[in-house]
Amino acid sequence: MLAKWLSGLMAVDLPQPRIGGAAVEMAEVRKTYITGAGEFEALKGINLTVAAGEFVAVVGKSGSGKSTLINMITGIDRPTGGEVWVAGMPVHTLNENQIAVWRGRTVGVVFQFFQLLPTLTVLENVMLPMDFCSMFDRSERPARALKLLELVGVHEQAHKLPANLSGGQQQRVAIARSLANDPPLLVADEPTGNLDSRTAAAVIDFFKELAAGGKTILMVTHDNDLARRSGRIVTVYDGQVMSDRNAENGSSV
Ligand SMILES: Nc1ncnc2c1ncn2[C@@H]1O[C@H](COP(=O)(O)OP(=O)(O)OP(=O)(O)O)[C@@H](O)[C@H]1O
Repeated sequence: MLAKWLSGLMAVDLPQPRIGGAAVEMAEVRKTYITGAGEFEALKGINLTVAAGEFVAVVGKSGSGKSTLINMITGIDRPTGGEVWVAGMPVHTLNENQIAVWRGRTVGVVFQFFQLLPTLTVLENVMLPMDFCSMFDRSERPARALKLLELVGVHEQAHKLPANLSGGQQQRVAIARSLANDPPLLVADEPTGNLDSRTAAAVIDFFKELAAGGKTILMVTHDNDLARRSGRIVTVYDGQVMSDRNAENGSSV
């Protein structure tokens, strides 16, 4: 069943990306959820453009729409209206199979609760996106995974199961996994929410290095101190972008 689904994905065609697009472009993005109590508008016309190599922190009160916003970018959820372009790809037009293939190749996703597969070793977890997308030669994948684990400082744990690692180590593994296919865009939803402040700061420093190397990083956080260490702070309030500022000097973007 899984093999059939995967071989189906291999045959998926993606549209040609538009040349010269920004890393992320959201235009008038709306999201309405249908709930038992009626319609709820979680995003009310988001406009946001992010250039390649930017490190953007998305902040705002609980329920303001931060996760919904970034889920539009990863294609985890679909907009009700508006357009979402990622590196020239019209994500809002892709079907489910196209999104799965496109995301696997283009976006690294990091979650608060790590979401490592408990029955696979750390190394196997990092190899998974490469296997899933048939990226890199099969024989190269273990060495590449090990290199990524070394980059985040947990290579000595490569043959352990995730449960035998600390929370900080597990998040490092999740970050290594998100980089497996060398995606240009990394999207992290509260990646430091379960980490102590020192480990959280180390994760932010690593994100800064990745951004300096040209990757685009979007990170949802509740922690204003960590947000200030990014390059740009987008504040979401009631489904809208309330402010968009340079993290260092506070000037409007
Ligand atoms: N699947 C859904 N169905 C109905 N309502 C939803 C759904 N997902 C989110 N919402 C609602 O949309 C609003 C925005 O949710 P979202 O998770 O994006 O907020 P958030 O800013 O990320 O919050 P938090 O910081 O608590 O994670 C909330 O009121 C939430 O209850």
